Amino acid sequence: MSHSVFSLIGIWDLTGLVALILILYVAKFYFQYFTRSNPLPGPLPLPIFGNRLQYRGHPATWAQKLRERYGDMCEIYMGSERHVWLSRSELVSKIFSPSTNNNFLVRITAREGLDEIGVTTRGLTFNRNVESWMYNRKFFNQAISVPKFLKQTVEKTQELFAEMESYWSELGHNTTLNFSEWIDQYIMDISFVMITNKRAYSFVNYYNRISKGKSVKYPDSVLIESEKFIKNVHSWLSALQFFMDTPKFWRNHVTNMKKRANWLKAEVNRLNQTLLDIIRDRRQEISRTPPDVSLKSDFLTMLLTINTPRDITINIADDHHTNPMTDEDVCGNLIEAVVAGVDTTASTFCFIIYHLAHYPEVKERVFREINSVFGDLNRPINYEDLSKLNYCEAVIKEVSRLMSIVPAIWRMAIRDDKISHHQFKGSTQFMVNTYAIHRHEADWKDPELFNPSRFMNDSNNSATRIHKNSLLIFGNGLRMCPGKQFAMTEIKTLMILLYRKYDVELVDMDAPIKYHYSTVKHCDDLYVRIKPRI
Ligand code: HEM
Repeated sequence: MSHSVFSLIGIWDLTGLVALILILYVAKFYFQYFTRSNPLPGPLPLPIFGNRLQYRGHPATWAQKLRERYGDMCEIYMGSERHVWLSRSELVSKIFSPSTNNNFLVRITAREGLDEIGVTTRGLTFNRNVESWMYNRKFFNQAISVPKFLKQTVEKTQELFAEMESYWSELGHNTTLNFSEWIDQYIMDISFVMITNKRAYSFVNYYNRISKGKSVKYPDSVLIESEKFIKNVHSWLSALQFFMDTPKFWRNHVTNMKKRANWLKAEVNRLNQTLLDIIRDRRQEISRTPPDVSLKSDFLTMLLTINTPRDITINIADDHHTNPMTDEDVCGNLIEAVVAGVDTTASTFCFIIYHLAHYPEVKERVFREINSVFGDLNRPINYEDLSKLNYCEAVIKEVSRLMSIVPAIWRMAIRDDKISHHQFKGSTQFMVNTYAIHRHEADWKDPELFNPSRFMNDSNNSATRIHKNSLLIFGNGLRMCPGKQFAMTEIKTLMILLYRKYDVELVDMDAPIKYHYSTVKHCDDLYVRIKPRI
């Protein structure tokens, strides 16, 4: 039958028919594109791919080019989905409004890939259910920023630094260290211990690997388990990226993609199971602890005791949020607390090291400020000390402004809305172009200049005041980063620990800063020598 159809139509007729269908499809695509409602400037999309092929895995460079060519508000297409990029502080005021009626409380449009790995109905970052997000957010936010937790962060940062210092000293002060790798592992350790009150032994494993035979005091079995755990956390992050970007058809039908999808899903399940086991053990520990013995104040214990008779988070719950958290709720929050804070905090710190090495006058001022607060090198650091480090804070802000660790912040319009006279349909995906906003001439004098002093200016002076929404290191509004204070506490404490005793020299002062983008900008291969200052 098919043979007779072929012979009737003829091979050339068939080719012609396919070509005609393609031409009609392309014509229809561009007709719809050129007659679309409320058009914005932007690069011409291709059918099926949209502008995806122009994106080369470097969001900040791309975003900056888009702004230069198409202005402060433009549109691109990822496949068939329209993304509106906003590159000026005054355009994002609705998005970051602190009102609970904010129309941009959802981060991302519906993606079945993210549904498949279970991140759109729990936790925070990709949770699309506003009720569930609010419930989790309330507890996450407060547990991670209560003074008790932040004070303990200062203590743990010091304790673990002392251990890391002992490994550096074993290696010798003339040894070249890949600082970005050390700091990645170290921040992972701090985060894990603060979130779960358990060690991850991440930098211990790293030291074991690079020191070739100089052993450490921990049993092998513990270190092997920890190594597996850290790898599992990294594959969870890869799963996020993969399931967000890879269409269902490819995941289900292209052999290699299918294999990868199955492997990543198994990794996601494994991490969930490991954390659920930790949660179950901690629940038992809490129930075994007599009422007159106080519980630990780590993030996990706080989440588990909310709205229970052992609640250690006084004043967190309210009349609308009266349920204790289920193991699944807690698990979703734990994963995010571990993964969202490691690359961001570690890379910020590495970029600080790089900038201070290149700006000796800024480093001198950092030394002077630290010396003035800590005459005694060995005095333990208190949480209260951190508020005295105004210049160090200005350095953190200025480095973060220029480096824009999170180069774009995703938010979605829930209902139809208007931004600057443009009407948008509900479910439009917005991208806040932090990289361009951090360098916009309208808000920043000499935007390309590294000048921490711009943050030391009098905030009452309108000429030097930092404009609203022009600095979005941690985002803004109700969905801004809940880990801001935790991250700032870690970074400031680490700055003091390092610079009050050491000077950090770059091995190659001519090498440009190296980084790649995963979910955020990640600093790579920062080779340094750490020399005692006195
Ligand atoms: C220097 C370090 C950090 C930077 C630069 C950073 C930056 C950001 C930014 C820009 C956002 C998006 C905010 C918005 O949409 O307005 C965000 C969200 C988030 N961050 Fe961070 N972050 C850092 C550290 C941390 C830490 C330490 C944690 C947790 C322990 C954390 C947990 C989260 C979570 C859970 C979200 C999603 C919040 C939501 O959707 O409600 N971050 N962060």
